[in-house]
Amino acid sequence: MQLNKIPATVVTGFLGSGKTTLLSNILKQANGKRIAVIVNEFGELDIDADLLRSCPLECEDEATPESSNNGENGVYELANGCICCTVEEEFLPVMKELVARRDDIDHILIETSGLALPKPLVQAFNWPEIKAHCTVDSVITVIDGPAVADGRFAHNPDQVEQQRKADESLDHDPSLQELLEDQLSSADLIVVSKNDLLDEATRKSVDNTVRGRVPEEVKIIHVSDGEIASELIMGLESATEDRIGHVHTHHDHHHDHGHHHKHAHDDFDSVSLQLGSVDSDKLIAIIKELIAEHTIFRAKGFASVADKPMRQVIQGVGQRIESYFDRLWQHDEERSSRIVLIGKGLDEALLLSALKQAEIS
Ligand SMILES: Nc1nc2c(ncn2[C@@H]2O[C@H](COP(=O)(O)OP(=O)(O)OP(=O)(O)O)[C@@H](O)[C@H]2O)c(=O)[nH]1
Repeated sequence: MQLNKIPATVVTGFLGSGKTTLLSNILKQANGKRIAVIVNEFGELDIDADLLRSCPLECEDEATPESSNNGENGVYELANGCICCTVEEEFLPVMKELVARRDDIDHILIETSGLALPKPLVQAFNWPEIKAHCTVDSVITVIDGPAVADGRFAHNPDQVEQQRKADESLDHDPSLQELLEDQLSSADLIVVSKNDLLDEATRKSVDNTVRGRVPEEVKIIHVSDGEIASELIMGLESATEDRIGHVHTHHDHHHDHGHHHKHAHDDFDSVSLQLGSVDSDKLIAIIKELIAEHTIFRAKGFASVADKPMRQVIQGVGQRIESYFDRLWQHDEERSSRIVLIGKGLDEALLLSALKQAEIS
């Protein structure tokens, strides 16, 4: 029996940065390599897992994309929330299951939620049950190029400041900048996504922002639509768990106060809204308005568009909204629209009543 450890790649990065897009491209290149995927989402819908599961994995043919059973098509979902807070309850059991199946697995890909800190997750690889069988091949931090260029993280904290003033209990909340820095500080490799949306000058300024926050030896790669050769991402043999103890993050001290355990995502809200069939144009227009009026970082979901046999995927990051039809609605599936909004200070009832105006009665 082989005693090599199973390599695990941890993909981290803010909401909407392009983690799922990157992963689905890597899965398409699997080429017989048996890859188990662990997905953790902050919102209440398993949208990423659903999208990844419908990726054609050549090595598996019996999978039905509709089933949400864990392990289906090699995709494991962790309960929603945040992987860094549920390492013991959620992550460890899944890892044990994968270790038990180790002869069937060549590589593990882990997509953390956009608000997760990679450090606690990487530290879990030093637990004896995991350490004996798995190693962190690398931590890849996906950076949303246009969002960083717009100053959403590093230069333009106005929105966050307003939010702080509005609620004094947020005094000790880490800003988006801290989240960016913490996701960067654990990285073995940085992927700046959405390269297609960056011109030369903007790309340089993004690189400068990133460079100032990572050690020199950490490479920065620019990627469009997740298109990258999997060899550049897998097999890096970084053994990140060996150095993670020395990585300093903004959130380290919080874990020392037993009674006041503050996490990066404590002041983020996620609301999950269900609608019937909708007028798609109207729905998208309303989401755009809501994003303009509220602090919403991410909108995503599926729409049941009246008269269309296919399900529509809606993806909103900042002001940009994309939509496409991904598959037919199944006969045994309830047609409905489900949208997750993630942001700060969100009023669920208000958002729902706004979105309901897109419903076709
Ligand atoms: N133009 C462009 N859009 C991209 C690129 N990569 C991702 N996107 C789009 O950005 C949106 C978010 O991408 P995802 O891959 O879902 O991002 P994520 O990091 O998984 O998002 P969360 O699940 O919120 O953490 C989608 O609409 C993608 O199509 C890119 O390179 N170029």
